[in-house]
Amino acid sequence: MKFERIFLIGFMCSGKTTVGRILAEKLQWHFYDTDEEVYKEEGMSIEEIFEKKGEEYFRDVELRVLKRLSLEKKVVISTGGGLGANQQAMQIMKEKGLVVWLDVSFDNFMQRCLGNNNRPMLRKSLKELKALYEQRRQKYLQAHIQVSAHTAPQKIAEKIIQLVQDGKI
Ligand SMILES: Nc1ncnc2c1ncn2[C@@H]1O[C@H](COP(=O)(O)OP(=O)(O)O)[C@@H](O)[C@H]1O
Ligand SMILES: O=C(O)C1=C[C@@H](OP(=O)(O)O)[C@@H](O)[C@H](O)C1
Ligand SMILES: [Mg+2]
Repeated sequence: MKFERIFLIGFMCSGKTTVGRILAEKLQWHFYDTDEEVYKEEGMSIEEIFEKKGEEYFRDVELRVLKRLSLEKKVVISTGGGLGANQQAMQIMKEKGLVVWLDVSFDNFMQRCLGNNNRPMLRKSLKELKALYEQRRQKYLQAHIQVSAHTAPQKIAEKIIQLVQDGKI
């Protein structure tokens, strides 16, 4: 494996957290989720952070967390959906490792995320979410590889390993 780190990016509910954990297990690498680290650092759920400190504060913390995790080796890092859309974060991830975009359709995102209460961004209207989805896709496109999020998480993890091992990237 020529990479020391794999970053998973993509829209909410594309499966970054689920696939990242499986991928790390398969590679016997350490697994981190930026949201989990933010929670540990702040001692507050993401919902609470948005409510009490605001979105901008959350964005600062998640970027700081990403910078810290990017110094570790043999790690799979699942990011929150906003990080792949942040230019500074994208630059760091591309420099430090392999950036994999889990590409989920808007309909699948809706189905998977429906009824979820711990994602404050889901309070937006359907129109706003569609606009955010389209806007972020343009940023996610900068990833090294794009993988469909529409098969089973195990298969997605295997696909990523296969792509790397085949030397396609
Ligand atoms: N490949 C998949 N197929 C079907 N459901 C999935 C898949 N990946 C994740 N999910 C489901 O979608 C929801 C969001 O997954 P999660 O890993 O938290 O996504 P993310 O971290 O990208 O927001 C969870 O309920 C999870 O079980
Ligand atoms: O897309 C976003 O702006 C967010 C995505 C969430 O992570 P997931 O992408 O893992 O759901 C979490 O970081 C926060 O609720 C904000
Ligand atoms: Mg997640």
